[in-house]
Amino acid sequence: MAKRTAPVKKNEYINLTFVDLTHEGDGVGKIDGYPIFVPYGLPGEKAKVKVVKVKKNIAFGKLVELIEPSEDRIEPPCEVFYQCGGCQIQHMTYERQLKMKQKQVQDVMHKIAHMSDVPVHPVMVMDDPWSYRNKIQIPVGKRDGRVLTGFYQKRSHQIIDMDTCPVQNEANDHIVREMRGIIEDLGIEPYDEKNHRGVIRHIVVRAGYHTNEIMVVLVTRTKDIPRVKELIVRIRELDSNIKGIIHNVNPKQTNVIMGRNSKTLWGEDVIIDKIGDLEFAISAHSFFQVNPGQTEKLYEQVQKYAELTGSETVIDAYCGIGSISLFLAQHAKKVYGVEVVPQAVDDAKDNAKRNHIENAEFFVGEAEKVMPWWRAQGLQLDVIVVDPPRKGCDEELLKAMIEMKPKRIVYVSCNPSTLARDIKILADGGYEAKEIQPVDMFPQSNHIESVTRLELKL
Ligand SMILES: C[S@@+](CC[C@H](N)C(=O)[O-])C[C@H]1O[C@@H](n2cnc3c(N)ncnc32)[C@H](O)[C@@H]1O
Repeated sequence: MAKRTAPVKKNEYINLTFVDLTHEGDGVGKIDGYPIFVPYGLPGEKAKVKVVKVKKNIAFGKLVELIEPSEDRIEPPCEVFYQCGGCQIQHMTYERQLKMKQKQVQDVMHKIAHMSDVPVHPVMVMDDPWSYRNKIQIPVGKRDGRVLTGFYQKRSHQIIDMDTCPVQNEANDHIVREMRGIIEDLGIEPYDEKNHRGVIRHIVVRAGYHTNEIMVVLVTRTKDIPRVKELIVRIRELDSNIKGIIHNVNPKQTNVIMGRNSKTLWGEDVIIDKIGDLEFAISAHSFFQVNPGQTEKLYEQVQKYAELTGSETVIDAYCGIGSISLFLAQHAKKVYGVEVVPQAVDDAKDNAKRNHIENAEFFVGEAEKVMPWWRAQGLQLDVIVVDPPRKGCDEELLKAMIEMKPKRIVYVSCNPSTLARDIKILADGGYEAKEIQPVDMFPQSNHIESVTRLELKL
């Protein structure tokens, strides 16, 4: 058979019509069936493209000029959108973003799970898809003698000089912007990643959606911060809702943002926020969903699919600070939560007390080890909820779940590909995926959250 050669060459300029979108939000054009992926291209558009990388079955291009723009294209509100690595799809209307995300879930159900017939509902939308993030973690650097804060450029550690971020909560955005001047005035040296020198690495700001309470975390390489007393005074002046200033030390050469040790420089160790009627105490290290308005919708969907009447025993695996567990405990007989981070489990127990919930119990451990142990103890269950990280559920966990035979499984996922892989395993074990509800937790980015209802086949 004749060897197929790519129909394009590196550095060649071509005219291309985009026919599809990748899951990352890049445009896909084809020449004789050979796909060329181009960031920021939209289906239906014609464009002049420079070919930048050629492989046997695929090439990558750069958009040079739009010849016929799509009606789905808008001017990105963020000035640094095309440089910043934070958002990927601000150039699409919100309606187009939602269609892309629904299709992403449908595609993986078809290609990975081989189940095209499971209904994937339209994405649950956010009424105002801006200023939603309750947490900002932003690197601090220096260029031409000036302190700057901004996210990293795509695929690099170059900080983009950024004044404002339109997906951030406005109070957090304001604090970060003002912090640059304060750090400069006090002569505190920003971290220099290349030489592993300097003091201040990241500023982390968290805000309560319902309470407006704010926590400012200063992540430094060094144990001491110069002129720390003046720094505290200046930070407190930024917003009267600041409840605590935390110092976290991260002395390592690493991409991980926070180090292990934190101490409170001023005020409270935690801020309080609410999900529904429940109150949560959130520390600097706790995982808490970043889009609080949508989190309520997500948890209501979990509750709906769990079909609780008050008499059920439920497991919440990968429970974090117990937010889903406590949400469900109000409608169940008993909820067991399991989570690998001990600090999060301490928070979960505190949160149960704070909300006077006595029918939720929390365990530290790997869900894939604790679940088989529960099975061995003969724990009888009605519903299992899982909310794993992006890599999905461990196979041992899926096996134990299948053996425990709950009537229903509710699978919360932030990664459609691993969701589809796990749904297939659960289907082989006797669970039928009935429906999937995607929820837009991260507008302007290419990420999508979803809730799946699975039932034991009779
Ligand atoms: C996507 S978060 C979900 C948290 C929680 N359900 C919520 O809505 O806030 C995933 C959680 O799983 C935890 N985790 C990761 N691997 C784990 C494992 N093997 N066993 C138990 N928990 C794990 C993480 O620490 C994190 O808190």
